[in-house]
Amino acid sequence: MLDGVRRFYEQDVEAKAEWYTRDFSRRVIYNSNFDLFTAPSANWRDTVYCQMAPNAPKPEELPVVCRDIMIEYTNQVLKLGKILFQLLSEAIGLKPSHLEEMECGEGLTLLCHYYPPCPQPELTVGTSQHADSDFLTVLLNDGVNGLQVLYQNQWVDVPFVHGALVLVSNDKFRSAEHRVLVNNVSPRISVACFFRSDLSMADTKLYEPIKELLSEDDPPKYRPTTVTEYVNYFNNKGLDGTSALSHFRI
Ligand SMILES: O=C(O)CCC(=O)C(=O)O
Ligand SMILES: [Fe+2]
Repeated sequence: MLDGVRRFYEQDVEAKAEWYTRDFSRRVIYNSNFDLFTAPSANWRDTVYCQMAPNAPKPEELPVVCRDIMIEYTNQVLKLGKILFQLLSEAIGLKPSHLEEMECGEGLTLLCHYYPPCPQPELTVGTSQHADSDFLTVLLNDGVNGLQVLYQNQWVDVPFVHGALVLVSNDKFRSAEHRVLVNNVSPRISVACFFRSDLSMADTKLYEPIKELLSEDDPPKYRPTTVTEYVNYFNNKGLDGTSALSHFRI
């Protein structure tokens, strides 16, 4: 998968230009900084976004240099997601199928990142501080350092990180605040697989703290919301270092 992403980014500018857009209704979106006009500063990163499930794209809708591997990789990550959602359900005392039945594992977006070497890495970051806007993230990277998580108010280097199920678990799962630094030696490639619904489909399903996890001592901490409302709020705010989740707190 990493080779496929590398093949995409190492094409000529003209070949990549075909995919460049800021129209977020397109199937494949290639651009730099989704939040260019809202975030306080730009990041040193390009990204290709593609919603791969539940409605699989037609192969010809995908860039030819990474088409086959995007389809194969998606199938494998969806299988892994099934197991992870079962384990996570059990981990908070729910029946194994609970999170899957809430359709947390049906939608999958691939975010294929490319961080070019930066001549002055101390003046920028590859990805600003944030927690992901999805249920769970499966993250793959090429081993070039840069990813950090915020742990007890200190930035700690990590090779990989998993995402979030905070709202529906009423804080039983906490998502990691993280960011990515850049370097002046080599590019860095990563692929974040976001489990979340397809925003282009009518999305009226409400997500709220799971009833079985609540009690008089543990009332809901978040108001109900849809995935679309949540992600629109997150995207319009951009990566400004503040929490999107706190907007939904009761
Ligand atoms: O590039 C990485 O390792 C992380 C990217 C990331 O945080 C994201 O896509 O949300
Ligand atoms: Fe992230």
